Amino acid sequence: MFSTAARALASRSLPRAPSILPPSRSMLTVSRLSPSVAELTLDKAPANTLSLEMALAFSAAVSEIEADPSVTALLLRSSSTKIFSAGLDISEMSGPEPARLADFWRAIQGTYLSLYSSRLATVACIEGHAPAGGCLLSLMADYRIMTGGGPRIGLNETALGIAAPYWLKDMFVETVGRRNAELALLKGTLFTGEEALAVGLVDEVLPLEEVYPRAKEEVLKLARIPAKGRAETKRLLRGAAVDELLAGREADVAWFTEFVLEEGTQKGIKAYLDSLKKK
Ligand SMILES: CCCCCCCC/C=C/C=C/CC(=O)SCCNC(=O)CCNC(=O)[C@H](O)C(C)(C)COP(=O)(O)OP(=O)(O)OC[C@H]1O[C@@H](n2cnc3c(N)ncnc32)[C@H](O)[C@@H]1OP(=O)(O)O
Repeated sequence: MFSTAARALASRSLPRAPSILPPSRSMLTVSRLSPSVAELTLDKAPANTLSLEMALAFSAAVSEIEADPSVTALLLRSSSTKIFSAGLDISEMSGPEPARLADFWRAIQGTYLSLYSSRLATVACIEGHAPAGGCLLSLMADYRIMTGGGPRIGLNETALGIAAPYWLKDMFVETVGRRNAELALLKGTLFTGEEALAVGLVDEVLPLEEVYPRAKEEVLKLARIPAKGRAETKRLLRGAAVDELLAGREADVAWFTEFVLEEGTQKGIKAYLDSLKKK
């Protein structure tokens, strides 16, 4: 677990405006795989996109799971075997109301701060597609297991005419290495499971029917690693990145909102959203 001060700062910066709906749990389910292992299932049809409400619900669920000292590990999965998460809800960025857009980005930052800095051992069970923000969710976990063959994973922001924020880019670079990250980010590459394994973006690739059983096996194994040593090791590995975002959180919100509100970006976002709907 990261410093109390850092956590307090993180939660104080989350949206509190009365216009924001309270986190809805209908988009997520939390269950237990064992007394010490929780399972968090994304359950927002059709594509588990990260809207403002979904992002708030996600962080709240992670915080609630963490607050139970008997829980030492978390499995993250989707209720759909076709889509893990299609990433940010693009409609949040199309013709947005500026205050909501800023709250949306704070909530997206909050998903990162909650899971990447979690004291829990975390495994992502990626049975379906995980583009952009879907890849972000999985990168925040400690271990990733993905289906081979069909589904794609990666950061395709460049192909959409936008850029991944620095904290997401940094997590990607840390995971796949500088050169692999440059090649993938500049092209907006979406990898198959096998390609993702080759660059180190995921840790295992299996046929669909074996992904969830194996993810359960792994998370139950990780849950047995002494919790204190693991939490401190994670803090040593990730603390600087988390602290950097905490210190520059509002500057990052300003960067995001300015870029998204630009006329050219708006045209691109609208065209992309229309193309998704026409598919
Ligand atoms: C100087 C530079 C500054 C830069 C600052 C800008 C910073 C911006 C940073 C942002 C980072 C952004 C990261 C993101 O996450 S952006 C979102 C990227 N996501 C995608 O590109 C994925 C889009 N979706 C798909 O490719 C497919 O849906 C797929 C996941 C492959 C699944 O395909 P399929 O099974 O065929 O399902 P459908 O395409 O039919 O989708 C079902 C319905 O869901 C809607 N949908 C899908 N994805 C999204 C989305 N991301 N947002 C909103 N809605 C989405 C889709 O339209 C379908 O809806 P409907 O049933 O009504 O037709």
